[in-house]
Amino acid sequence: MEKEFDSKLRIQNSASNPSTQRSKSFAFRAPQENFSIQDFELGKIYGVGSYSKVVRARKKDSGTIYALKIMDKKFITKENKTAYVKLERIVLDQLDHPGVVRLFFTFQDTYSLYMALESCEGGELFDQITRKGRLSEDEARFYAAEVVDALEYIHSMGLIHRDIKPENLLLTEDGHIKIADFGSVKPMQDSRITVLPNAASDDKACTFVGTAAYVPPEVLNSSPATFGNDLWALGCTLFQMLSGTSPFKDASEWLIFQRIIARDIRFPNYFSAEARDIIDRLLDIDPGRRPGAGPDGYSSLKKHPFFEGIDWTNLRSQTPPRLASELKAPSSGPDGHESAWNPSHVGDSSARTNDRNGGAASSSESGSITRLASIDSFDSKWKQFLEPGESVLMISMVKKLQKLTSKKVQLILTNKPKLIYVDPAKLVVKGNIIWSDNPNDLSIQVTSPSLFKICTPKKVMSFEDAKQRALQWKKAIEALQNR
Ligand SMILES: Nc1ncnc2c1ncn2[C@@H]1O[C@H](COP(=O)(O)OP(=O)(O)OP(=O)(O)O)[C@@H](O)[C@H]1O
Repeated sequence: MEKEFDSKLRIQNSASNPSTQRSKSFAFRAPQENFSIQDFELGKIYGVGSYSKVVRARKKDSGTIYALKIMDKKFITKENKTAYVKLERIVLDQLDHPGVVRLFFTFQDTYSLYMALESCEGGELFDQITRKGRLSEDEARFYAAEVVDALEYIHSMGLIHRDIKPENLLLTEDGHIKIADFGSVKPMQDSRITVLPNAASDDKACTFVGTAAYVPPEVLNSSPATFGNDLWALGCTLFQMLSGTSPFKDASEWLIFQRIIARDIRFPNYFSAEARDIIDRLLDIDPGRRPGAGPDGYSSLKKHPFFEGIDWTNLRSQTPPRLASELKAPSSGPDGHESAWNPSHVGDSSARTNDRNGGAASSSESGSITRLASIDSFDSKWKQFLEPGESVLMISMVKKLQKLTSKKVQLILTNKPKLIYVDPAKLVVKGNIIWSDNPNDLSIQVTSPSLFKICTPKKVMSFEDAKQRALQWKKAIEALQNR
């Protein structure tokens, strides 16, 4: 397996100058090391992607902390993700900007590939928006300016990120922005990035890349990718910072797309005229008219009155907004971070898993079951899983986590009571969790705002709700048990 992957992933090392563009041989800045997972002490899971897990890891000899992105080779091969993994590795290797997550080195073993990334201890901007409800205009201005600064660099390298959104804008411990997740990146024809032959991203103009709520209308119309795509997503992200939600939201992806195509934007009345204007311009239907995409480059964006007072040359030495801290789970891992992760299933390790289940976090969040029922994702297609008279109490698209892989499922709680999860593509029930009013037979453990476990005497199932409704799932199920 290792050899097979090596031949697919290894890019010839050479002594050639890395700045030589599009040369056949290539030297990585971030080297391919011979490390093993045993060289690291693993801490909490930062997050789970569609084909990876990112874990806080301390290198035992140097004490340096990294965010270790761990990818299962079998899964990547099976899902045809090799080209994406290669491209992300190659692109991150060549990017050098304080606003872009840095790749330090990579290594691999029989089962996994590892990328040692700069650790962004402040979490996702998405979490800051969620915790604060919405950001003040000063906070949003600061974060938006740092994103603009990093995007200007990324675009100047001839790259389109294609997945700008608050979940991919990470924060350092002191609160500066770093753009992450280059898994959807698209190098333009004249890119300054050396792209090796089979690492190039597919150029299927019709392929929808990115996240529904942030996708620009031209992508829905199958137009080729342009820098303007990221500027539209920046407009959506700024709207979300200021209001708490993305501008185009609805019960299903299809309805979201209808709103995007109709450019159905409703500005809250507390947005300043400057904020409204810059978002309005970034959300121009014509990608070439978005500030930052025109012939004058980024100057029209940076000079916009919304950014008045921003010191563009010294952004990184400015004091960032104060971070709102996370609800702490009661247990702590060995490094003082909760939910420490022991890699029994990673790489060549033989250690046993030591799952620490934190109890529920504080119950400050409000939300009755009836309100929860209306939260996103309700779509008529889920009705086929209901009996006459049965109604949905809570529903959301979550990731079902299994060892290193995860699968998107629609988790549905009904008033029957019934708790099922459905494969959203095949529309088949993948699991029916036997209901019990007895908490000894059915209980929910919340391990972080987005992670929770459904425990039954026979098995424990782990889920991740990207919208951080782990506690709401617990409350909804317990409220039904106590009805
Ligand atoms: N350098 C980092 N420092 C801290 N946390 C990180 C870092 N990189 C990623 N994460 C966290 O880990 C999560 C998973 O990241 P990953 O890049 O594997 O997947 P993703 O890009 O979010 O998902 P997908 O692959 O489905 O697009 C992210 O959502 C983020 O919260």
